[in-house]
Amino acid sequence: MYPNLSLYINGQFVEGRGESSQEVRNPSNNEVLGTLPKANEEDLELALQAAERAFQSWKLEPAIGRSEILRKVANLIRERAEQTGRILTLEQGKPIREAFGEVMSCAEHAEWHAEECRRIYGRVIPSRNPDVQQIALKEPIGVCVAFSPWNFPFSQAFRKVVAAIGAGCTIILKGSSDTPASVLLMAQMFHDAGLPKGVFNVVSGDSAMISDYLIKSPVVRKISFTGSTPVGRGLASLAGAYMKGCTMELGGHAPVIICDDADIDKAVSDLVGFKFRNAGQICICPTRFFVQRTIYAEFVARFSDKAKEIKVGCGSEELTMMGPLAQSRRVQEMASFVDDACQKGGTLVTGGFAMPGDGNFYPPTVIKDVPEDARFMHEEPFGPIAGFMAFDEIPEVLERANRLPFGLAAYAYTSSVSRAHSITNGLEAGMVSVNHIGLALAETPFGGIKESGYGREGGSETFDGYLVTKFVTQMN
Ligand SMILES: NC(=O)C1=CN([C@@H]2O[C@H](COP(=O)(O)OP(=O)(O)OC[C@H]3O[C@@H](n4cnc5c(N)ncnc54)[C@H](OP(=O)(O)O)[C@@H]3O)[C@@H](O)[C@H]2O)C=CC1
Ligand SMILES: O=C(O)CCCCC(=O)O
Repeated sequence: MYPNLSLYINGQFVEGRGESSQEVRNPSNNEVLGTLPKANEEDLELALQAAERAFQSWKLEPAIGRSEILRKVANLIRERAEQTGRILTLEQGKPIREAFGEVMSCAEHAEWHAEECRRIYGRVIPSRNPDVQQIALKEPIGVCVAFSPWNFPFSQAFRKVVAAIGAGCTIILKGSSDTPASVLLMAQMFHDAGLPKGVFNVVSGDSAMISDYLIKSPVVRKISFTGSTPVGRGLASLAGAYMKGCTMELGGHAPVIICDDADIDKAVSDLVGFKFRNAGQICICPTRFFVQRTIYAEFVARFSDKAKEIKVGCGSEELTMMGPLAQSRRVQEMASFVDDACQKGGTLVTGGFAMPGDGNFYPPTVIKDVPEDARFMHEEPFGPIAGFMAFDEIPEVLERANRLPFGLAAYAYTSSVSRAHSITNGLEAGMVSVNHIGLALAETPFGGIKESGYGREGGSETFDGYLVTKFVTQMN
């Protein structure tokens, strides 16, 4: 059922002119699923020309027309969600239920953008002279280039595509080489919804070569990237050198503050579910768990007991609760985080070993009393490891939570309104969720501060990075 892999340029699914290709593997057993063509410079040039040509007409398409296409895509997503989810699971590994949920969430993103794009308003600015009219217009920025990751291969790419297309821009997307089918299935949906050729293009291959070529092209006006902070820093520097706008959704290392007055049952249930979703490969994944000392031992025990109940296995099997890691290199990374934390004084409570077999399986892992100098406490683990530390007072824990250069998501559990207030005010993060997990909805802004990046996807901010303001002053 895994589809043939191709590029999508100027409304056509094509093999590309590049001579090389790479294998795509199923992370549950490391068997080859397909062969991905690698675009060469000629392919990229064709994509650039297609996107530039298409921009000349798409920028004139009325909002109602853009909105209709996005609504049709929402319908196609719902119709095809099961098949799309199954393919996503094959290439990424996550349980089928999660893959289905990821795809279905994009129908909401399509509808949100379909609605919001009809509200891209300019404004009339009162002038100093009755014969002068002053208007600030919002116009699409131009040809955009997006690089999306493998952890949410459908939804992360989708957010960029709908923001660009809804704003009246055209886009060239490069999905991850590990999970290329998801973005091609998405391209097929836009194609079938009647999106004019060249508005949305997909290329694949060597990330460094493709990003370098596209960002330097004078045709491109805007870059959007989701991935690690080191890669994002490089792309943002290049974009800066060529004066291109950027949205950067980069790494996180989310702190969770659990106070002694929290509803512990709810906190354990929410946090175990969210920590091990997508095997922890989520930039907003709760990672550093700070628990108030009086409930620390009880909380760690209850969290670990629940984590042990998670059934790890192939994502395509119905009973699986957590799938494999997306690549074998992630398994080695997990082992290295755990060894380092334990050598420096942390205590392994559960998990902490690579599971036998051909897949990239690593179990839910809990380490307690993780010392501040452990690598885990500085680098984004991006996997199924939860690290626990005790704290005493709110000001102290806020300082510890804010210590890292990341500032993406943060979480807190408390039944005290005044503590919740101090915590939400004190946390340095782009998103804070208190007493539940409530991030990444179509209608809410998603994004970070500090080295976690800049720009927002979703919410009423979603088009900001894809529009420019043109000021017009006209005397009668
Ligand atoms: N949502 C997020 O915030 C994500 C964060 N990460 C972070 O990255 C770490 C390592 O993951 P790993 O995959 O090994 O990391 P990489 O940084 O090598 O790759 C992450 C993603 O970025 C793409 N990429 C890499 N280099 C470039 C480039 N020069 N230009 C454009 N795109 C590029 C990759 O595409 P390709 O696979 O085709 O090379 C991939 O989709 C994780 O531990 C995590 O911290 C990773 C994925 C998502
Ligand atoms: O890790 C990321 O890149 C984004 C996380 C989005 C989570 C979600 O869609 O629920």
